[in-house]
Amino acid sequence: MKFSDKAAVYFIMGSKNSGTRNPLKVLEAALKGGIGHFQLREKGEGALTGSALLEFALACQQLCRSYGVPLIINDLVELACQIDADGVHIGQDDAEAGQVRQRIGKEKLLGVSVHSVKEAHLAAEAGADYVGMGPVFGTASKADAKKPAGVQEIQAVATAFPFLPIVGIGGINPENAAQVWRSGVAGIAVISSITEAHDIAGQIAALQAGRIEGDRK
Ligand SMILES: Nc1nc(C(F)(F)F)ncc1COP(=O)(O)OP(=O)(O)O
Ligand SMILES: [Mg+2]
Repeated sequence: MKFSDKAAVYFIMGSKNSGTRNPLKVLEAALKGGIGHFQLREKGEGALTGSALLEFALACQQLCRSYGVPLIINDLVELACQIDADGVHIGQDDAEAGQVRQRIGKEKLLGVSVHSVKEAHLAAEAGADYVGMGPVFGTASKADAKKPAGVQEIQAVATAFPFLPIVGIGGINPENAAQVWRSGVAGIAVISSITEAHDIAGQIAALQAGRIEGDRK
């Protein structure tokens, strides 16, 4: 499976990111709204573990499969293998990309977080299908996020590796998405921009509208 940038909004959520709403209802609304990828990122205060996590992951997988949207598991490579997820996302402090590629096989999607051209080169060498780059803006969704980096490094990686899909992440919303699209990303990843939206389909359309605008260089 290759990283497709056809529907380029990449939704990321854990069971505790949906406020008072049922996370599976939020996920279904996002799938209906046209997200291109879903990443289950179960971490932080009150994160599910063990059989509760397995059950939740399978429920997310069932929804994603019914909409033909790849399910990516963040960090938890063994959970991804256990449920035959479509891929895994790892950061610089997680398992080593080359070993993860070996563990999941060549058909699964492998995403790697990178912050520089050098890290992007290593990730591509290790077999990454896409790289996540950010935080572009300030974010409240990741407690240990680095300081906002803007789009400069994204532009450098897009220039150095024009065929390596880049996903921008960190504080992206309809107001600032066009700037990220213009930087050369294949997709934009969001958590709270969708989990906090009243009209999820409308929010996804607004995030994508930025893409059309951004393409009008
Ligand atoms: N989870 C992510 N997904 C993406 C994606 F490209 F998919 F948008 N990019 C970056 C990250 C951040 O990954 P990481 O640095 O390991 O931190 P955490 O495990 O806390 O998310
Ligand atoms: Mg990680």
